[in-house]
Amino acid sequence: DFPAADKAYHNYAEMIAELDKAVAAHPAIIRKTSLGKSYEGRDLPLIKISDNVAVDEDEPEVLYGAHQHAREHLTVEMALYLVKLYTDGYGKDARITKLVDGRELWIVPDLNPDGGEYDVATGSYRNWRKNRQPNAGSGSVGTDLNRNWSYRFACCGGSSDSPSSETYHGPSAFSAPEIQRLRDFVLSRRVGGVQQIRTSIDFHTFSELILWPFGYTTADTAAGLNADQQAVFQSLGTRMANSNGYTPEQSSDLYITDGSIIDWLWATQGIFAYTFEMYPGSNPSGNGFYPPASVITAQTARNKEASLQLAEFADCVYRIIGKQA
Ligand SMILES: NS(=O)(=O)N[C@@H](CCC(=O)O)C(=O)O
Ligand SMILES: [Ca+2]
Ligand SMILES: [Ca+2]
Ligand SMILES: [Zn+2]
Repeated sequence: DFPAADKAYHNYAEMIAELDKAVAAHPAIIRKTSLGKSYEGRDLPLIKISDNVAVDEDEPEVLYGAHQHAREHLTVEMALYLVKLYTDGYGKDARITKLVDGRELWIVPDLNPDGGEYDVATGSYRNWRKNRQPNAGSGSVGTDLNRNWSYRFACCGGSSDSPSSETYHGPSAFSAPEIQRLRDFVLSRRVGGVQQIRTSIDFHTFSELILWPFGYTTADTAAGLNADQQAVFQSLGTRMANSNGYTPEQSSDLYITDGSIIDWLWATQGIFAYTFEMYPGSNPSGNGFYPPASVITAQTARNKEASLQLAEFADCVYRIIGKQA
């Protein structure tokens, strides 16, 4: 479990219990199902929040993801914050109510439960990043889930071929069961060949950044990402950054990544997908991946406005540059 000082962070069982509490309290607007199982067999919970939640309605869909990287525990807290924001606010806050009535909000609070549990299993942090899947022919365990997506997989030096590396992309695209499960869910949201999910945030830590595609190339535009689309990404990214004080930039301005989730969500599904790197902004005296539990409340609420904006623009993201799709 987490070190005693950090007990306010939710371990896997506590996270599941928190989700069950929200479902029990607001059954009309929130439903918990499952993406399937992690490598070690843990359930990967999937949350849907909407009016008439059991019905697939013709409403723009939004995906919030968290915890691809094990040591980035603050992202699980961010997901739990969003569950509470959208359920506790329903019927009380007009803006929240409008979104829950007019959107279908999907939240994946923990894509890497095996890695997260491993990171805290001894009661002191292991600085673990990857999943816990063994690698054939190697003593090194784990795939970097955010390098295992298939778009431009291992193309451009944005990941490692070595199983011992923190950015090991895995033996092949979609080799990680956790990524297969999230891929399958996103593909299941194609209705009549049209992807229903319009916008997405994948939460990470740290550095206080808002990142948009592409990560595989430094070019601002490329095949499958034209000038208008780049302008939309930049405009919405900048607007969200103005609300939380993060720095908005293209993913590759940070460093080249290949096989990342946002490149796949955009290039194959047309989803306006962002990576949020949360608090802290830079490496403090300690380890930036393990901020004290005392910051959880402020650093999750800090992304309220940006998270709402992402959902509000999901009806037509091009509005933000004054155009239609
Ligand atoms: N959270 S993190 O691993 O430090 N940074 C992310 C950045 C992701 C991206 O550039 O889209 C990554 O390298 O996967
Ligand atoms: Ca609905
Ligand atoms: Ca729908
Ligand atoms: Zn990360």
